[in-house]
Amino acid sequence: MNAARLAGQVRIVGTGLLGTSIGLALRHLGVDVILANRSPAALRLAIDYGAGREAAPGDDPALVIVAVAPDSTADLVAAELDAHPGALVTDVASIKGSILADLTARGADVARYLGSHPMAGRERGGAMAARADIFLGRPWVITPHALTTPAQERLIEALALDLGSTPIRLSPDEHDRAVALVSHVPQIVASLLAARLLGGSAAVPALAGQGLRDTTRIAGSDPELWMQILGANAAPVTEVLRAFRDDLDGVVAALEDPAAPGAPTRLAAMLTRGNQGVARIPGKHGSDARYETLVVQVADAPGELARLLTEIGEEGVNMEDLRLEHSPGAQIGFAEIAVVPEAAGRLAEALEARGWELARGGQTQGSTS
Ligand SMILES: NC(=O)c1ccc[n+]([C@@H]2O[C@H](COP(=O)([O-])OP(=O)(O)OC[C@H]3O[C@@H](n4cnc5c(N)ncnc54)[C@H](O)[C@@H]3O)[C@@H](O)[C@H]2O)c1
Ligand SMILES: O=C(O)C(=O)C[C@]1(C(=O)O)C=C[C@@H](O)C=C1
Repeated sequence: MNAARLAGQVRIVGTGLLGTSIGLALRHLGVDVILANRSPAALRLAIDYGAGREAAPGDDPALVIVAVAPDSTADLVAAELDAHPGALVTDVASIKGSILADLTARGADVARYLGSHPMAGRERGGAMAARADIFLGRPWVITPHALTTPAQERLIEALALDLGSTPIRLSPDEHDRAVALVSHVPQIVASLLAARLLGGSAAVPALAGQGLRDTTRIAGSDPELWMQILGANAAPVTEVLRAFRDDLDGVVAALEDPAAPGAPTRLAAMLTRGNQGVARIPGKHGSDARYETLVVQVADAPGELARLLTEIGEEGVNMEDLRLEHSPGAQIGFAEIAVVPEAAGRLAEALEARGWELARGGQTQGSTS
């Protein structure tokens, strides 16, 4: 068991996908985790999974994490601020500006509230989908406001680092504008694309190869959750969608007469800009479609990377490519190991059996995230 940076008890309110995953990860580090849920059955399930324990008299959490639907987040944050006057309260909701505004408007003690948002999740909610490793190697946005202190920022940073994430600071509004582009519009585009599959013969979707699967996975997400997210971030999302619609109109116009002067150039420019855009996603530049990438957590200690490479060799797997990512401020890094797809599953199992922690991210073999 590794030592946690976080000290003291951590209380998690909401034991669905996020709350249970955070609880599992913190319990692995030996943190005393108190769980709460309005549904007794959901609470029992998360406790049974080992994500924490029930609240007890005398509990005194240093940190409260609210992990409920966006619409209920401000209510629960306000209630937890009242119930735990010695605690810092954070939340993990996918939108940040409207929650801070709501808390401020109702006169909550926002001096002890610091919002955050792990850029990690799955298209399925609930404790049954929870996994301790969904945060490994992912950004964790911390959204300080005018009353936030450096000590409070360090506490949420410690939470992010304990879970293997990379903390990133943005104001609540900067966060909301950024996630409109990198998370909220992708959800809409995936949903619209997947919806095109409706109505026709079932033989057509049956032809799906990896391209459609890659671009529509998140279309399986919970509509109720996403109604709340999109409603709370409507203006930044609309701005990105308008630009997207202009681009789409340009493609349609070019394809209406693909041989017309200028049309081939417009199509080529659209595809090339896509190449350039995807290369800007960290961990995606230089990615080679022929290989699967395993993301392995490597302690920042002498000889650790060499040991990993030696053990990959001992498993008889040829490493096709290697990239290293360092988590700022963390005593860990991430080695992205590219291998042929046939070897990826076997190598992942072998490395886990040898005690290595693998991120189950979008690029990892067997990933569902
Ligand atoms: N799903 C993702 O991929 C993802 C990723 C990052 C952040 N988030 C954010 O995390 C939050 C939780 O999402 P999730 O996917 O874990 O949802 P979820 O539906 O899996 O879990 C929410 C849990 O909160 C409980 N709950 C609701 N109201 C409650 C109350 N009043 N008191 C106590 N418990 C209550 C529910 O019973 C449920 O167990 C959301 O705000 C979401 O925007 C989600
Ligand atoms: O990968 C998924 O399935 C997600 O749900 C991830 C994702 C994202 O868009 O990156 C979705 C919404 C959350 O607010 C954060 C993470």
